[in-house]
This record gives sequence, structure tokens and C-alpha cells, in this order.
Amino acid sequence: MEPIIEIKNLTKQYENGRGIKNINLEISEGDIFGFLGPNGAGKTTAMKLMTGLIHPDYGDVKIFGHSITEDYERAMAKVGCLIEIAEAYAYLSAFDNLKQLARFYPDVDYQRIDEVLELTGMSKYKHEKPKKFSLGMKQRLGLAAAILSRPKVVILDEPLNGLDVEGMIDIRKLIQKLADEEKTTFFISSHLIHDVELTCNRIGVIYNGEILNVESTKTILRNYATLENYFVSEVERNGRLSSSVG
Ligand SMILES: Nc1ncnc2c1ncn2[C@@H]1O[C@H](COP(=O)(O)OP(=O)(O)OP(=O)(O)O)[C@@H](O)[C@H]1O
Repeated sequence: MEPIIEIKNLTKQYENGRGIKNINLEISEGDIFGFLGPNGAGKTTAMKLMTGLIHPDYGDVKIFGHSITEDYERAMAKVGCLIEIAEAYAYLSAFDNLKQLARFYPDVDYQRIDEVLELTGMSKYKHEKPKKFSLGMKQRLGLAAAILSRPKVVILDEPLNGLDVEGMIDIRKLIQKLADEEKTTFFISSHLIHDVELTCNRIGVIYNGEILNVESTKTILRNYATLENYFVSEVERNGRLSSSVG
């Protein structure tokens, strides 16, 4: 089966020398891929490159076979994303925010707006304005916006930021439901080990701008019992490798 997202030799170095180096990944249809790494590992950088918000120094990302650098519109046609803080018009209601976005999609009607508000637990705040929302409520609205057009691929940067336990469970269930029932493919970054373990079926560990390993959650749990053990082991193994090389 052709991968839905193909990342090849993706490299971006900021002026201060930080960034990501030579990332290679293939994501298949219906995967809930967890991009796990500590603060500053390079997750947001990779996701900004994947969604064309910044340009790579080297390498490319293909989504449904279309290059993000050469054929941006086609590559992004079936992609929904939420990168960094969810932006919304502070003085428009949650519903009106989504209505603004819906203008770009001919087949998104008011019923669909209500549907995504319901799916993300935001129906009761439908007529309230984001200026009064908590971080968790803004995240939920951002997620509602990301899935509004029924995208086949959803790219989410730290989607659980600011959510309480109930919120995390709700959003996890929503992600799994969309992956199961609609074969939506998810690419999710997180530094929350426990949540990645519960949500994702494949996991890539990123550390210091490089991918250390990619493995199915099942295999990780069979061999290491917990994702935390695996993560520590991968980081240590890599540390030893780089020190022995250096
Ligand atoms: N615009 C920028 N200019 C210079 N350096 C940057 C820039 N953006 C990010 N960096 C650096 O690149 C590295 C990767 O940052 P990035 O935001 O991609 O990490 P992250 O894994 O998303 O971290 P977090 O979990 O904290 O959001 C960090 O060392 C960061 O300081």
C-alpha cells in the first residue's frame, strides 16, 4: 500500500544551528502516528514543514503523492491541521468562527458545523466568544476547525495542550473513532508519553532534531512493557552510539 504521508530527508536548520535533520517517515492510511519527543526536539518544526508554513533546506514531504514544496494546494487539499496555539477570531462566536472557515469548503454546511462542535464537546459554548475561552476550550475549537472539512489526513501539534483529564479522554476517543470509522490518518505530536501510548498505533521518537526509531505501539509494549521504558532505552542507546562515534 502506498504511504499517505511520505517524508524524505527532511532537513531545516535555523540560524542558531537548531532544527531537524534528515527525517524520514512513512505513514499509512488509518494510522494514528505519534510523534514523540521532549521540548525542543523538533516536532513543531517538522510539522510546520509538513504543512508548508516554513520551507525545508533539504528534502520533501508528499501527501497523497503530491509534494508540499512543488504542488502545495493539491498536497494540502485533504489535510486538516492544528499547529501550535489554535487561532480564532476572539470576537466572533465559536459557531461564527467555523462559519468563516466553512466559506472555503462548498460541501460544509451549518449542520456540519454543529456536528463538529458536538464531536469536540463545544456545543454548549456555540454562541460564546473565544476571548472568554480557556486554553482547553480553544484547543477544542481548533480541533473542530481542523476536522470541519472531513479531511483524510489530520496533523495535530500537541492537541492535548491545556486539556483536563476529561478533555484528553474525549479527544482521544474522537481521534480513534475517526481513524476507525472514516479511515482518517492522524499525525500527532506530543511529549505526553502516557497519552501517546494510549492513543497511537505507531510511534516515532524524535530527539535533538533526529528520528531515533519508529515502531508499532504493540511491538513496543510487548518488548518494553511501557512506552516510557522504550523511550528511555532509545535515548540511551542513541547517546551511547553518538558518544562512541564521536
Ligand atoms: N524560529 C526559530 N528560530 C530559531 N530556532 C528555533 C525556531 N523555532 C524553533 N527553534 C529551535 O529549534 C529546536 C526545535 O524546536 P521545535 O519548536 O520544533 O521543538 P518541539 O519539539 O516542537 O518542542 P516543544 O515540545 O517545546 O514545542 C529548538 O531547539 C528551538 O529552540
